[in-house]
Amino acid sequence: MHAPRCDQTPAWSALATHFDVAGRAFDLRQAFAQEPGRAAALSLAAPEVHADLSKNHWDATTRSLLLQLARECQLEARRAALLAGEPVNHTEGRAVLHTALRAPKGQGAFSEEVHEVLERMLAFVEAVRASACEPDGIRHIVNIGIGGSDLGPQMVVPALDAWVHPQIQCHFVSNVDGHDIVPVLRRLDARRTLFIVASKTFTTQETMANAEVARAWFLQAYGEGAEAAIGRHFVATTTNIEAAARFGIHTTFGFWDWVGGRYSLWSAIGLPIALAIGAENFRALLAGAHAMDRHFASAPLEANLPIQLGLLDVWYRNFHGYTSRSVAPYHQGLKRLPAYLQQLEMESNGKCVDQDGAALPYGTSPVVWGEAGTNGQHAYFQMLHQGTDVIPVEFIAVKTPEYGPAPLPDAVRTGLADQHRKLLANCLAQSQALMQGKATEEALGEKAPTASKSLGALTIARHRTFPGNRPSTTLVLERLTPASLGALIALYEHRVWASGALWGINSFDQWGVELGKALCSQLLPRLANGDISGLDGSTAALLQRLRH
Ligand SMILES: O=P(O)(O)OC[C@H]1O[C@H](O)[C@H](O)[C@@H](O)[C@@H]1O
Repeated sequence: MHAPRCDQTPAWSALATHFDVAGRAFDLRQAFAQEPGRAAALSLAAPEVHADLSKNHWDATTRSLLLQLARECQLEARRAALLAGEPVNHTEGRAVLHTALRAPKGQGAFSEEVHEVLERMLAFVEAVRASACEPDGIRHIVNIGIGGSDLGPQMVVPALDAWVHPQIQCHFVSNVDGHDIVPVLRRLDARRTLFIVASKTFTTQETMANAEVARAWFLQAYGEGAEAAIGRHFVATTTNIEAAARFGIHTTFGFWDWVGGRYSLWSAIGLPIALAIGAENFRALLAGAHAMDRHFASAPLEANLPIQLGLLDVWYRNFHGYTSRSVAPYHQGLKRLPAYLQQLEMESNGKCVDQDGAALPYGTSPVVWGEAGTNGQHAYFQMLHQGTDVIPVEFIAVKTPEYGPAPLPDAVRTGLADQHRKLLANCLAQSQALMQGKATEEALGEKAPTASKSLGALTIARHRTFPGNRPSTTLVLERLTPASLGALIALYEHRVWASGALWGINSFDQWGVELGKALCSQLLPRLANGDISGLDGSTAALLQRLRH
């Protein structure tokens, strides 16, 4: 489908004018003073996720022009094409159907294949989990994979810690650096370990290298009968079942080329998640994502949370010129969410040509970064509050904590309840502080710290001034459960699609990672033989310095 490119629509020009007239000078404090109903009007409910979009730099005109932009870019027809399985990943000639992975049986594309693998995988999961309490059962799961074959499970397993089997420990090995796998191997008991070699292509250098090392370690650590035991202790999740078989792995859970790596945690790539939280909870994760899919597919544009977030992303990136967005989950379990979102968003939308390959005259993916909330506060929030760049922040708050089934003493429970209130107060305070700021006059009225008095009151007050008017979004979950996490992740997936579709790029390929891989293959033998012929001066000198 060839829709008009965003910058060639009337809405784009109208947004540019609107930005000059009102957008640039927009002030959140004034907006709240003038619109008593602003918070309610700019709050959106989607399955499992409540979103407060009111602390953002937009007014009614911005929102109506953004909706016009969505219509002129034919977003609804393109959403239909995506969900219908048209080959929207046109540079690879592939459909993009991760939504089919979480559709109930009998619904969605490829339902038979999807549910055949899912059921086989979940039966395997339950057998492994049942063995965990037996003397020789599996207790350690080692997922060997990278990128989309790592970041999803690595993010979800700690997020759902309260649901994780008490006897099962999950480890994640991704980096080709041996410093990743060695500390994991050191803590394993070969007889109680299941290795999952996770790779869509089963050719990825890092994963294959780690899998070889894991096998070599296993053969030695297991002792007698190791060769025969490999089949029980190594499984693969891949679209390349033949390559896995050549590696010697015969228990394989497959998926398909219409599942992008960074969209694959719902497929067999989710095996470590399912092993950790069990079949029923894995199904709940899928169901939560499916509920968000339905919202995405059917809610009108103005009430469609992923689409509204995508529109806001375009407004910020292309009109305000904000180049990054910080994610601040106020839940320690979500500490890997920023890393997961980096791949999801930056690998999807970090593109500089349109569908036809023409260079884009406007910016695309922002830099996405962040840390678990309060930890970030004590590190880089200084820059968010007083730095020279405006960086929209996305706060994620979870109303009710979930510490798992193990009973806790009363005194601990009381302490934890108090901690949770502190956590939420911090979250609210940060978005409030970003918006409110502090005027120099206000700072002048405060008692300055004694040690600084020699500098003069005004100087100190200027250092203690906060510009304010800094935008943020707050997403609220009632609880962080398999279902709500599924919905949250699907929300992000669809939001990335929405901004990518508005920008007119292919969000589903990743050619940008290929050049480095090719050059690495050429440099690899040179590191051994020292040949620097034809290399640029810097690479040649560094190679010589790094060679043994
Ligand atoms: O799953 P694999 O085929 O091993 O790929 C792992 C990762 O590596 C690639 O280079 C891509 O950048 C990622 O999108 C992918 O998820």
